[in-house]
Amino acid sequence: MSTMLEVSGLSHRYGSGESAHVAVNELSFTVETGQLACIVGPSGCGKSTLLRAIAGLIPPTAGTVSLHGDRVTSVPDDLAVVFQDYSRSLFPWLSVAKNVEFPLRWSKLDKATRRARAAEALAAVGLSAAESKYPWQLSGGMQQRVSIARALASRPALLLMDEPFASVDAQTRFELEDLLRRVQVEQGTTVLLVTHDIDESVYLGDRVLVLSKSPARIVADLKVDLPAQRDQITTRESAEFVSLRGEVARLLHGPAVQAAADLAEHEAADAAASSESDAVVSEKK
Ligand SMILES: Nc1ncnc2c1ncn2[C@@H]1O[C@H](COP(=O)(O)OP(=O)(O)OP(=O)(O)O)[C@@H](O)[C@H]1O
Repeated sequence: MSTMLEVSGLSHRYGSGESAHVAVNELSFTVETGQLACIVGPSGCGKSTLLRAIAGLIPPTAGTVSLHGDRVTSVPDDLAVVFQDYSRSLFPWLSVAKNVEFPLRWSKLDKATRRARAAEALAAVGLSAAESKYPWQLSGGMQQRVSIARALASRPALLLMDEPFASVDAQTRFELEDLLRRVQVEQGTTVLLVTHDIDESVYLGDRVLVLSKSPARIVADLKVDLPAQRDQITTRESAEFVSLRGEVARLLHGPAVQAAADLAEHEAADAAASSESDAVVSEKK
């Protein structure tokens, strides 16, 4: 297996001086090609910041991100992101098919190929019949399926998903989780998905990275040894699933997370103090 994503010593600090806030602190991990890796962490720990830095939407304060070996300095062409808020990510004045096709306008594909790609992506998420409808004519779950189709249409090397199912009801969430796993297995897409839901991270992932409280650090990197074919009832009842979700819950709510957060906070404070004293020294010079 080759490495698709490499995150090395990644830190991100918002602001400077006394109001500075270190959201992510020296994170390093890789995601292999074709893997579905989940990141789970407490609310406010820095998950979205991490995804934004990986996507090239914000420059990290320190560290690097590489996608198939290329350093990320702006949003890569072969990267797609699905956000939690589908209602703000779809254009209400464009049909479903046009929404899915929209980002392909910037590709070198001709019109017919763009249309075919959009139709194929909509078929993969079971929405072929809705292609001429408008987003506001669809349920929340269907709108999020359109967002997923739009991301898949560009055949991204890496699909980043930030709490993609957090805004839909529980039944739709289960359906969308199964849809994502099916499409990911069929198309071999590499996915990095952020969630605060422990069960979702275990059900979806080939791997679960557990983050500490803010500033985010990796507390554990767990392999999910569940069969590739998963089922919302039997998988969630299985001994392996129950044991793994217990392990993630203990990690998230136990002393390891607090200890990692305390350590990260100390290191971040030390780093801020040393950069301030460097600034004073250079000012004196
Ligand atoms: N633009 C910003 N400016 C300053 N601070 C920010 C900014 N964005 C996020 N933060 C702070 O950084 C920390 C991490 O935020 P982030 O949104 O990355 O966490 P999260 O784990 O995704 O949160 P949640 O689970 O609630 O969505 C929080 O304390 C947040 O207040």
